[in-house]
Amino acid sequence: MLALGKLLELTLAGREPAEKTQLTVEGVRMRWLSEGALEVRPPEARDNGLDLLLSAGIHGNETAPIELLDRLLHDIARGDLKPRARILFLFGNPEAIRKGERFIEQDVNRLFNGRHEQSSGCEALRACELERLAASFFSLPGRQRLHYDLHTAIRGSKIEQFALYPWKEGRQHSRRELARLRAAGMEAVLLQNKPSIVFSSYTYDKLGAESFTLELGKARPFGQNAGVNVSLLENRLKQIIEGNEPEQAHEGLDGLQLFSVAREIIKHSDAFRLNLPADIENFSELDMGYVLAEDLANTRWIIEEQGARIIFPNPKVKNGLRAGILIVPTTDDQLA
Ligand SMILES: O=C(O)CCC(=O)N[C@@H](CCC(=O)O)C(=O)O
Ligand SMILES: [Zn+2]
Repeated sequence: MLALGKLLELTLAGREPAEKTQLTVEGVRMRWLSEGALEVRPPEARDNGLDLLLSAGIHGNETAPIELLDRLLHDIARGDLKPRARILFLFGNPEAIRKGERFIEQDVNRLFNGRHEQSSGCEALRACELERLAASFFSLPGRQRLHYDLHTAIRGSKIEQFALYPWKEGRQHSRRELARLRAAGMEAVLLQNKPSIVFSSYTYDKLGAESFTLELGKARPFGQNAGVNVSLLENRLKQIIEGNEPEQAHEGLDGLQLFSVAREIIKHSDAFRLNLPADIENFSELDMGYVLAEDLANTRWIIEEQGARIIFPNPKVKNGLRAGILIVPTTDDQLA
């Protein structure tokens, strides 16, 4: 296998490769761009015009998605997977991956869309670099742009695999992309309805990609991901990479559950209290009238929405950040 196929090994060791560019026997060019960043380019005659950004390890302890990208890269470097798409592989937070931590000083996935400019430290620098790498990758005109930012969650979930679809004023969510996600094993999609500071929102809003955060199961250390079944996603990614994806009907979305954001729960102070058991699962339903959270100055978050559920509850986030998302079921009426 070509040495550049071992991007994960290089990243874990904090090493730069001696050779920055390598060609497979099929003429696929692999180019190391920076720590945890590698571009794959098919020969011109085979290029089908898709630019695919695959990122993982934005949170360093979410290893199943990192292992998935590692397998795809190995397959490409061995010549077993023959790309027709141009691909950018990114391991988001190398220092946190080496330490097996969600982040070192601050969450990289709260530093996009300009937020890194108001901050400092290794994660702010990395968010800036990731924006630059993504912007440069998605700068070629006339090509399709697709970004999957792969994650696993802190807690268990009543719906194991789901996507978050960013929002931009005047842009409609795509039914075709949702059908593609369904075929990739996603059981639900959260349709966002306001701007955000996560990586997928940056590539959606600023770079015109179809972009998604994908949640694939529960976060575990390297080598302990047998419980995270990514086989449907892995198959679909291989088909997207090789340009032989079966065209799927996208009228009914095949049971894909759709949700929208009712409210984001923001932690404003150290007095913030979240009234949920520590082991509550994502997508747990909350009864009307339930006092979900309390904060300074008698602020109370009371459930007023029929069918409300909670995802990503986390009272330990820094003040000013999202400590959970209240979601409600929605329909497919607004899809393009
Ligand atoms: O389990 C959790 O609480 C967080 C899992 C995770 O890292 N999720 C992403 C979602 C990004 C998005 O909103 O699109 C995150 O919180 O950064
Ligand atoms: Zn994550």
